[in-house]
Amino acid sequence: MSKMRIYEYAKEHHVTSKEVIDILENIGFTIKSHMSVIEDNAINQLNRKLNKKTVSAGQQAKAEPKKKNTEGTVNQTKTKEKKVTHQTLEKRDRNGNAFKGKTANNSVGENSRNNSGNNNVRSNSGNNNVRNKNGNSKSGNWGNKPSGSNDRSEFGNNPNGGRRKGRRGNNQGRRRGNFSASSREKMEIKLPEKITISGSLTVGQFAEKLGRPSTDIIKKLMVLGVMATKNQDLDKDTIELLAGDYGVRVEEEVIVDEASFEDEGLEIDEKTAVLRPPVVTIMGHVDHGKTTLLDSIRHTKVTAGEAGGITQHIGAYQVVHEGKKITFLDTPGHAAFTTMRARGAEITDITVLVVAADDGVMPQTVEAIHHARAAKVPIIVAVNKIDKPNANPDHVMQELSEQGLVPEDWGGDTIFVKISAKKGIGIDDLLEMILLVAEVNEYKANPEKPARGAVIEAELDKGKGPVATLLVQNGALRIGDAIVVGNTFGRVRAMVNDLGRRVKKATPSTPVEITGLNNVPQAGDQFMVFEDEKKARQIGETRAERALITERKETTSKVSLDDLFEKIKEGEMKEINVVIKADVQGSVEALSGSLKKIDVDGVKINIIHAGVGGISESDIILASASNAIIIGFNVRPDNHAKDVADQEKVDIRLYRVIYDAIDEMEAAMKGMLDPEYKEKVIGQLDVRTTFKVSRIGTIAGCYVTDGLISRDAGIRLVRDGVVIYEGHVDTLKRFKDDAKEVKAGFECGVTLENFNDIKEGDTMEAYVMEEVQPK
Ligand SMILES: Nc1nc2c(ncn2[C@@H]2O[C@H](COP(=O)(O)OP(=O)(O)OP(=O)(O)O)[C@@H](O)[C@H]2O)c(=O)[nH]1
Repeated sequence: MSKMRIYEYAKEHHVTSKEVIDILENIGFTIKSHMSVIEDNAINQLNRKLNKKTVSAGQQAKAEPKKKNTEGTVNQTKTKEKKVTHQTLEKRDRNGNAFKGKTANNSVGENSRNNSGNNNVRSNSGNNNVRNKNGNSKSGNWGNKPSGSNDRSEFGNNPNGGRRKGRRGNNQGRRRGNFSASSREKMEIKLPEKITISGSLTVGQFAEKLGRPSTDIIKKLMVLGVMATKNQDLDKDTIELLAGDYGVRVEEEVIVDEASFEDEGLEIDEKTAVLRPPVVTIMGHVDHGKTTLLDSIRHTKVTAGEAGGITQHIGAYQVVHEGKKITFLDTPGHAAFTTMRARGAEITDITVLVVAADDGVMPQTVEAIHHARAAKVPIIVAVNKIDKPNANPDHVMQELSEQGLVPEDWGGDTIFVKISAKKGIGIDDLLEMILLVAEVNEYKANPEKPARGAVIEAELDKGKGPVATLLVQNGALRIGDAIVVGNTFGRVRAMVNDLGRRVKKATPSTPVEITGLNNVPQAGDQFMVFEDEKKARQIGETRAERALITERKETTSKVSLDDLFEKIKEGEMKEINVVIKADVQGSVEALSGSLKKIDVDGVKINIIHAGVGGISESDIILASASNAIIIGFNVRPDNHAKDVADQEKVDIRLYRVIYDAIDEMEAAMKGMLDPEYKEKVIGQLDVRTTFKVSRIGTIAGCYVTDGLISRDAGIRLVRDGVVIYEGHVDTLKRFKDDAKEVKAGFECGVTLENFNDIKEGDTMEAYVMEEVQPK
């Protein structure tokens, strides 16, 4: 009996795994993935089918569009047609009440005398608003307000009330009689076939579009019981009603805000889409071999294939394996990956998770899994360093299974490849698996479109000016293209690929370094090509202005515990994303478990990452990308993480008692958080030495690195990111004298209340509790 995996069979028979899966599923087999093992029976049936069926039939099945077709466009406007018939207008009396044919005059007479606010309107009436000059929309129905109303802009109601109304009512019959005759007359003068509007128009503007005097429109409105002036606003429905009477179509102009091109998505058009190379990011724990793997792939593939080609570092590179390209982001690590995501760029298709076989799953391995999962990117595991004598790949598989990454051999659906990045073992297998995942997921793009994509890296080069490495995600980028990149703009002056060669065109998934921008964009910024430089400049400038305004306005765009309840109330939040960091695994579990149990109406806590250790930059960036709150239990953010949290406006909540964390979270979710006092860190100190004095205890010889320390300050003693003590200053001295406070740049001696276990290398955080001013 022979056995083989689907992808092996596919390779042998020169068809794609997907085609094989399709055939087998059609026959009635249940197939899990391209890694599934097939046996004689399936193989025989496949052989038969493939002999009968041509490969192209298989491809046809593959070509079935999966996604909805969407027409990509860079046009400024799209039009939506809506026609209002003449009938609509004739079926209305001045009160907006529906009537028919001959009864019209009677109805008008009736209603003009008895303008009683009859709301018996059949259709559309709720929409027939007319706006006053200020754009305020008034009552829904024409003339439906009681006659006593003094609202001037209300159709049919004026300050003179019933008297004038009566008169107008009487005229109405006459006018209506004339109306159709004059209307017919007017029809003979050439009217436009259609007019386009965006929002409302004044009577004057509307008349101009129709090529009619404003008085005609005013008269028409009067016939309908509406006293309007030339400058009065007509809303869309009213315009349609009136235009319909002239037999003119109304098209609504939808203004697409080109300056927010990110909002439009990438718009892949299935009709013209072609497969593009997958974009791969390598992640894993420190020293597990990410850089070695990236180098190994580059050297075996790039330099070997491109004789003499010198790879240069542009932040990404492409390799060719079995005739197919793969793009690797050359910036290993989660921070790079998540920074991109935090800035809205989703460029990674596949994550390769490197785990050293001699070390196993480590905290950053778990973190990487969470990052990839949060971005919904498939993971391929590369078990590295298998050349080492103490390598234990099975142990890695076991540990990763516990994290939900179960190898296919064990019945799961995660691909594991055993490699040695250093010795170049298993690299081809890894590339093959990447191509397989790509094949199954069919990553596509439309190379004929103007380019869209994201910035991988950018810097200011002394000679060349701003230089940016861009990854083309859709369309093709060409020399000379007018481009907006983040809040910068320009024309693509020169374009260099990862081999340092000048290129004229970059197709989807290709990384290129470009020059020609007016400023340096940021990694993760998105770019788009526009029709000309003038347009690009205008859009780039608008974006830069908007960015400045938002930056100024933005105080807390991210979720914070303080405004959590408001967001829940406004329906913005149903799930609260939380990152938990704690000193020991037990606390992580206890906190996760308790937080999950908090039961507040319809709101759920979603723990996107939980781990042991201090709060790092990577945690902050993950929280920022996922709009999460960070909860730290007995841990602190390091200085850099603090800065990033400030920049990214991520709310970090630190606790020493689990119940406090749970209570505060629950209170925030219920809107009962008491924000009266907030901690303010006032200074940082390094413990440089310690003295043990029998009477006094341990005196810490400290250096104030930031801010100041005061005698009445609260103190947190931190060792390796973990809070060891929290309490108060007992004594604070400068040399031999007591000091009230000691500022940054000075040394001091500190003792802590009831605590002596101070060690050289510890840090102290001084804080005070400040009253929060109610907003
Ligand atoms: N024996 C052996 N050593 C390896 C292998 N891959 C990487 N190493 C070694 O492991 C060490 C760390 O490798 P790096 O590639 O720098 O690891 P990294 O994950 O990029 O590390 P960071 O950049 O610090 O996160 C280096 O000394 C490599 O030579 C391997 O397959 N076998």
